Amino acid sequence: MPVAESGPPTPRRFPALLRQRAASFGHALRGVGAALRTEVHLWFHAAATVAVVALGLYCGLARWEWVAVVLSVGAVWCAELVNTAVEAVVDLVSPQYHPLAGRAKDVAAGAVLVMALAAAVVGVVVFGPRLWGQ
Ligand SMILES: Nc1ncnc2c1ncn2[C@@H]1O[C@H](COP(=O)(O)OP(=O)(O)OP(=O)(O)O)[C@@H](O)[C@H]1O
Repeated sequence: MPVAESGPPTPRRFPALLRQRAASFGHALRGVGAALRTEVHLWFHAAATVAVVALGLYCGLARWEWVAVVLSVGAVWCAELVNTAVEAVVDLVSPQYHPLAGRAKDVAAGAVLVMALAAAVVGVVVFGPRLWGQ
């Protein structure tokens, strides 16, 4: 058990801070990699992301359109990763059936659904006129 320190925290040296930030970045990348290995949904998102970027390049999207598309794609990835994290924590703390565990998973899945629907609307608004005319 670590002994509680008294007084203000000593400011860490810059190289140590940089090393810590680099390590945190590595942990985050490891998290994305682990999710990609275990979640089939994410392979679908990866394929959809490649398709959307290719379509955007083909259509010659304007700058604001790229902003909307990139934010939408990123938000869906973000929601899916958080959903994966929630599922892992729920499975850890409640391997047996519990109504709250089920609710937590359902709500996390709902977040993905809401974001995916919003992204679909963005897709229709951005790509619709180009693919099907004004
Ligand atoms: N421990 C639990 N207690 C109660 N209900 C659960 C529990 N685990 C899962 N559920 C219910 O089963 C549903 C499916 O859970 P599951 O863990 O299979 O996720 P999933 O939606 O299949 O996602 P994925 O395919 O990414 O694993 C949940 O949304 C929830 O309603």
